Amino acid sequence: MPTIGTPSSPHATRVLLLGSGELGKEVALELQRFGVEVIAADRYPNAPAMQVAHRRHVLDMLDGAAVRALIERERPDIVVPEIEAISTQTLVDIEAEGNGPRIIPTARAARLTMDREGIRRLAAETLGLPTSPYRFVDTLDDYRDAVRAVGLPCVVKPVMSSSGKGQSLVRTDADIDAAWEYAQTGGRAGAGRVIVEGFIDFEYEITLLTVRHAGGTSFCDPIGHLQRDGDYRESWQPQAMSAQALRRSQEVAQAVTDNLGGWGVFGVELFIKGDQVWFSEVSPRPHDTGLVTLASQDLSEFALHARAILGLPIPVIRQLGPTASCAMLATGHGIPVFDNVEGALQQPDTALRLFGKPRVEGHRRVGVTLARGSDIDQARALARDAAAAITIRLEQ
Ligand SMILES: Nc1ncnc2c1ncn2[C@@H]1O[C@H](COP(=O)(O)OP(=O)(O)OP(=O)(O)O)[C@@H](O)[C@H]1O
Ligand SMILES: NCC(=O)N[C@@H]1O[C@H](COP(=O)([O-])[O-])[C@@H](O)[C@H]1O
Ligand SMILES: [Mg+2]
Repeated sequence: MPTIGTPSSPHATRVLLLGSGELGKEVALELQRFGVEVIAADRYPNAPAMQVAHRRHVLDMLDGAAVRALIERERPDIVVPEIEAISTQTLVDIEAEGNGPRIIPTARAARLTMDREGIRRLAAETLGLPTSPYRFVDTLDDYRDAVRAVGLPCVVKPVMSSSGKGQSLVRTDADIDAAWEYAQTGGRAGAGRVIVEGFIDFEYEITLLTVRHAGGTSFCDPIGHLQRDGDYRESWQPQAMSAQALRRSQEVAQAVTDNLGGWGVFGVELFIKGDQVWFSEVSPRPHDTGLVTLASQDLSEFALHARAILGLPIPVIRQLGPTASCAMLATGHGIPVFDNVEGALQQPDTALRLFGKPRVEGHRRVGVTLARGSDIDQARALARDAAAAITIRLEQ
């Protein structure tokens, strides 16, 4: 294994990020702190992580030949998938060929989780974990049958999407065809297969950040979150839970992450009602709701990911008290410009990340506020107020 500490030298450890959004930017910063050589790639120029990397590349990450050519050119030691919309089959092939880079956490984990079908069948059918009822369909006719079989309300999603893109809640018959249409146009990889999921009437939902590292598996305190239109708006840590629900959540997370294997952070998404726990999905990488850990833990999920993938010890994760995050969304078309940033930082224990995304087309998350409080309600109010203080203009 090459050494860390001396980037851009023959002794450097080189890490290639496939995906360079806000989550990758924080991972890149943590790797930079260890003197790792960071190469950032994404589908568009000047993506957030590219702004803090040694080198950057723009490519269609769903194009297997392009991904392979990039890996052959850069010869990274480690490849870190940052988004699900990449040619994971190429990563599986490269891993199988041997002598290539280590894929985080494993090529199989990236492959299975890129596609809702892979991870859902693994969790429900192979591991026997409780999930919502579901059907996968490819045609409008099969889709209508699936909605009838699963029943209303149900949730419809493209198999490859994230942040709620292409996702609809179908409440009545009148919503059925529009949800199909949106799933065909709103995903991250064009038209195709769709999952129809029964609606789980949960009390609250959590992300259980689970870290597989050289010393074993560690859990962060549960993160509660609020989602709107399938996209996260607020998250907080810790989420209060019954001892039984927490134990069950950790068992589910352990089962899923043991199966996926490798080193790194996993965001295990769970629905909770009383002591009942349903598995929803898992990201084999830091999670957007885990942005709260930038203020709630001594080692954020990004610092944990960097340590884990480098094989470094994680002897303890210190929780710093009730903390919340509030996502800043921009809507419209243009270059985001932020007014009254100072208004967001008036209160003690409040922080801000502006991602540096170059443009907005439609809806896009462009920043996040963070706040610690005496309890979760106060932390959430502080984070919301901080986000509300900033005005985002979209300019040409
Ligand atoms: N079957 C379901 N029952 C109830 N709510 C659901 C169901 N599926 C999804 N949701 C709601 O929609 C949110 C987003 O769903 P999901 O996590 O599958 O989408 P996503 O696009 O993968 O989001 P992300 O990539 O941001 O995690 C969930 O966190 C939950 O609030
Ligand atoms: N829920 C998944 C998630 O939060 N992913 C994060 O959003 C970026 C894409 O943002 P964009 O769509 O604005 O380019 C991804 O690159 C990743 O950082
Ligand atoms: Mg999700």
